[in-house]
Amino acid sequence: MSKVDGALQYVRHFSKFGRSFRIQKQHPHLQRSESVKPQKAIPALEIASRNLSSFQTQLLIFRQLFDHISSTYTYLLACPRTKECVLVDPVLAQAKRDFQITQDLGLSIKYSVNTHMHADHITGTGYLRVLSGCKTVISKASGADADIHVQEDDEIAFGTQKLKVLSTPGHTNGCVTYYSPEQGVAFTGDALLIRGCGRTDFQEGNPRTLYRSVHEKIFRLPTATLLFPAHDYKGLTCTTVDEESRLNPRLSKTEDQFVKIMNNLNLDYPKQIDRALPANKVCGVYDIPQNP
Ligand SMILES: N[C@@H](CCC(=O)N[C@@H](CSS)C(=O)NCC(=O)O)C(=O)O
Ligand SMILES: [Fe+2]
Repeated sequence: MSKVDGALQYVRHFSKFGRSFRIQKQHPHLQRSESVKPQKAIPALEIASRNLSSFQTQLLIFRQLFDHISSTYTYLLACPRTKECVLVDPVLAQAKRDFQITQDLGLSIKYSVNTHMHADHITGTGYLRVLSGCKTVISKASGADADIHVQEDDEIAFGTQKLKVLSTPGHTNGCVTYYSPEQGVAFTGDALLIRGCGRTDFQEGNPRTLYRSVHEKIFRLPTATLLFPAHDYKGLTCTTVDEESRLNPRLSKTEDQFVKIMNNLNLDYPKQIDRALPANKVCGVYDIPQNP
């Protein structure tokens, strides 16, 4: 069994993330489904507290996928009308799984996108490009290879939907957040984690830069904006601008306090960093399995 197939079986075994939900009433930024009676609608916050890992509306198909080895979230976003989709932060070990989901749903991958050059796992973008013919995307500031290099204010369009690029450096120089104003959701990568944030002790990390990115970009989004990170180590799935600006134990502090916290985290380096960084510099393509 190949490493990728092994990982796939592992994920199937734990696949609580594979279920599909049709929500009764969408997030306030979304259009209400025509088939839903208003009096039976579930308030958006209640939906958020139940399950946002998978939903479909008239405008968006959304799946939050998980890699247990690196605790990485990958996001599938698709336009139900045109069937175009994007994958945000795919993991090489799960690329076959992610491609299969797009096939099952009749979707065509337009872009596979990275929020930054990851240090803890090899990106699946290069392999998804081989499997699907999609274009790979990463920020220009990351210094990594990709078909498309993005920067502040660029837009990633798929079907009727788009993701706006916000430059949010500090964890790495090239970190970006992908934001959909229409859907009221943002994919923060490692800049902002749920009640945490990306470390700043390697890859040109800088706590002052990160603090300013979060406060000047992410915390200035509408307070109800749903934030989806690239990782969670405690089983949490999403948060909001309101929650994090009030409750984040690092980023709700002053900048000087934040710098002190970040300079004293004393975390072990990610286990895969030595193979992940060189691979991700070339979009993960150097480590493509020989017999996919
Ligand atoms: N134990 C994991 C690595 C955990 C880690 O360092 N996570 C990064 C995000 S991946 S670059 C991070 O920024 N963590 C912040 C924190 O406060 O934990 C492994 O060995 O892969
Ligand atoms: Fe990272």
